[in-house]
Amino acid sequence: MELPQPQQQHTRHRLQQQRIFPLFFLVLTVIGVGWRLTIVLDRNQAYVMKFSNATQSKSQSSFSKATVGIVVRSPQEFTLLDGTVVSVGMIGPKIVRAQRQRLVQRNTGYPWQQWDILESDDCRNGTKSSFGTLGSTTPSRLIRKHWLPHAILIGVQKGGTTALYQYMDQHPNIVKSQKELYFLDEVLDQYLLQQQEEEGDIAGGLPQTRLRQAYSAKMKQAVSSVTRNQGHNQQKDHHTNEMLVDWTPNYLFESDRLPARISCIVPWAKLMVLLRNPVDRARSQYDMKLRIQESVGGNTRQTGRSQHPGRNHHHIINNNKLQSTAPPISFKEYVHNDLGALQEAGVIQDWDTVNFDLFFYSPAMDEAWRTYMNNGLNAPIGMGLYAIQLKPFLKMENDFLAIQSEKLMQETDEIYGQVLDFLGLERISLEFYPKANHAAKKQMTAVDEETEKLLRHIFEPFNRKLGELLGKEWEHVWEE
Ligand SMILES: Nc1ncnc2c1ncn2[C@@H]1O[C@H](COP(=O)(O)OS(=O)(=O)O)[C@@H](OP(=O)(O)O)[C@H]1O
Repeated sequence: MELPQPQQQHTRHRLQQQRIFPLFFLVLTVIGVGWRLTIVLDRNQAYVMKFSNATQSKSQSSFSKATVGIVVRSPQEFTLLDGTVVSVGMIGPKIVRAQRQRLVQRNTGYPWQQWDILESDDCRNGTKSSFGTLGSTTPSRLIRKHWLPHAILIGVQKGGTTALYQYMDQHPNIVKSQKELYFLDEVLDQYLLQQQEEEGDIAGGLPQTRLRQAYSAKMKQAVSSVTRNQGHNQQKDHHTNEMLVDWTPNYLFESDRLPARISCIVPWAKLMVLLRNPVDRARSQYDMKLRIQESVGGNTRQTGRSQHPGRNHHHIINNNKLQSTAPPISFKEYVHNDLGALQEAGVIQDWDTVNFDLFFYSPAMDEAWRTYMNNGLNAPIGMGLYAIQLKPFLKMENDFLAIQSEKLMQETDEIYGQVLDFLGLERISLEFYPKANHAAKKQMTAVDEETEKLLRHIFEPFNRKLGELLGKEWEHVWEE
């Protein structure tokens, strides 16, 4: 199937120039016995690469061939564009930090710490056994005393998260709390900006302790706003066997920065995600947009992610000030706008000429995704490219549970049990499992055949990756 042409034409050649051969400012190479360290400073970041003995000859030849096709952000095994695997270590971040900071600010105007609060020594060196200076020695004590979450539901928007949240809310060992805190993305962005205003340069990052305190304050608020309505103070009743969960389905979409934040602030957190057939998810998102639009009597827009310049918030807010009389766009247009942005950024290409499997694990994909994210659209397609968003979360060591939304709908009691098992809570069954946050059948947009076919075609290679990333159970998911 041929994809429609992107609105802004680009050739593959131009894409390669942009992402694979970005503009370099400086390349420094130090050669030692058995290793070679190269620091590359480009427009907005420094890539530090160390090639060890074992891979040196291979990587050197790849390096000279692929040169700047290598993008390194953190220590990892790394696949070059030609398929060579090299081991890459990020070394000496302190040395490059000052240059990087200057470059970032000069070239983009972005505040430095928005990128990498985790340059903070605490977090960079933080491990699962390092719990900062809050005075506790185990995560469970830390969580109980300081109201940090045991687990986080990271996604996906329109995946049935409200239903799961409501079922879990009825478990006696789950602390009742408000849904959708947006702490680890928007609230934290704002907090960092505010700290910067008050304290000046915080390029070195904030201590882990302060980040935890901020999260803790938000979680407490989330608990008390719910329990206040219920006439008792659950904060007092927070016992050993109770679990606190942050339910923010937007986090999955923030996959470029959320994993690092979680690793720094709540490294013990168990992560859960509900994934729904992305075609249905896109339609559901569109219907929600229409409902909000109707309820405010006009058009909705997404807020600019003002605290993170260049990127927009990806949740739709219902704000009367945002009213406009513009007629709603059709689902088809909604989808095509996003497709144009994905093509322009290079996330979606012609897979007959570009090898999808190679591209998927290459730095070019990460770079294309970052470009797309910074354009911040409604993302009906982007949010459904689960494999891209999952990759960074799955690199973490955290316990991870992926649930198929359709199964939650059809085998609710069993899936509920599996979630409880995952969290280490006693299995119970509820009398009823009502649907939540659902569109009335007659209000659901009828997706035309052509758009549905297009969406299926777009999602197919990305869905195929889920088997590789999440295991056998996800092979052939949502295939006809
Ligand atoms: N039990 C259960 N299992 C699976 N899916 C369910 C369930 N209950 C509701 N739903 C459907 O989930 C859609 C809303 O998803 P969310 O609650 O995650 O939306 S939101 O992101 O919080 O706005 C919404 O989809 P649409 O109705 O297609 O819009 C709901 O119908």
